Amino acid sequence: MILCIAQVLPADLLADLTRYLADAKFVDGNRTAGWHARLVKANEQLSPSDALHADLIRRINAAIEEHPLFQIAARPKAVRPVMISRYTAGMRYGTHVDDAVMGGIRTDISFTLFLADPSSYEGGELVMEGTGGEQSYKLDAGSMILYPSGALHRVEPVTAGARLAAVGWAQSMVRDAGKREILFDLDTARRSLFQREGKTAEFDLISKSTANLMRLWAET
Ligand SMILES: O=C(O)CCC(=O)C(=O)O
Ligand SMILES: [Fe+2]
Repeated sequence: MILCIAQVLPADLLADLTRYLADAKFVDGNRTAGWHARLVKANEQLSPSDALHADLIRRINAAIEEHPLFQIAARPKAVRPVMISRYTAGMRYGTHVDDAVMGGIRTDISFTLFLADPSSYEGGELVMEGTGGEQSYKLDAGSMILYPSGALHRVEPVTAGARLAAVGWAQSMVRDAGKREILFDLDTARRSLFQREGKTAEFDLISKSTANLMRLWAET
């Protein structure tokens, strides 16, 4: 399942981040790529430098992890601290699959949180390469896409301006993507039923099934 979530970052955090990134130090992103991704990765990454950087990363991770849609779509067990990347003219990240294990966690879900206004740069779409064709994404600043870490994907070349993004990975309590989607659908349905009709007997039954499927499937 691919899911786009609008406005994950609060406006004050996006403003602090934009100010910080305007004159922050970026380094060659090739350093953190696996051996085959290194052949196609041409971008820059924010170099961890000061306490302010650590605080911004902590605030971004908190905003992502507290988001209710992230919670029900990812069912996170562990989330890596995000990496901030920048692509200026000529940079891109060609077709690759993400490493299966990073920093001691299994990567089930990858995510990109877009940080630059889409009208401020040309190109830089994130393209998901499925067996049924390609789908490309260029989201508003502060919005995020979640996608399965096992899927081939690429970032199209940037031809003008600068694409800024925070990228990260999560291990889910529910390893199987199909099972996560069943839980997501049931949880979404029960919340909408609750909005419309309150705590009905049907709501209680769907809640019971959702919780009991979690008991069957969750690795904690
Ligand atoms: O910046 C993006 O949208 C994705 C980056 C990416 O694919 C990666 O870091 O593995
Ligand atoms: Fe990737």
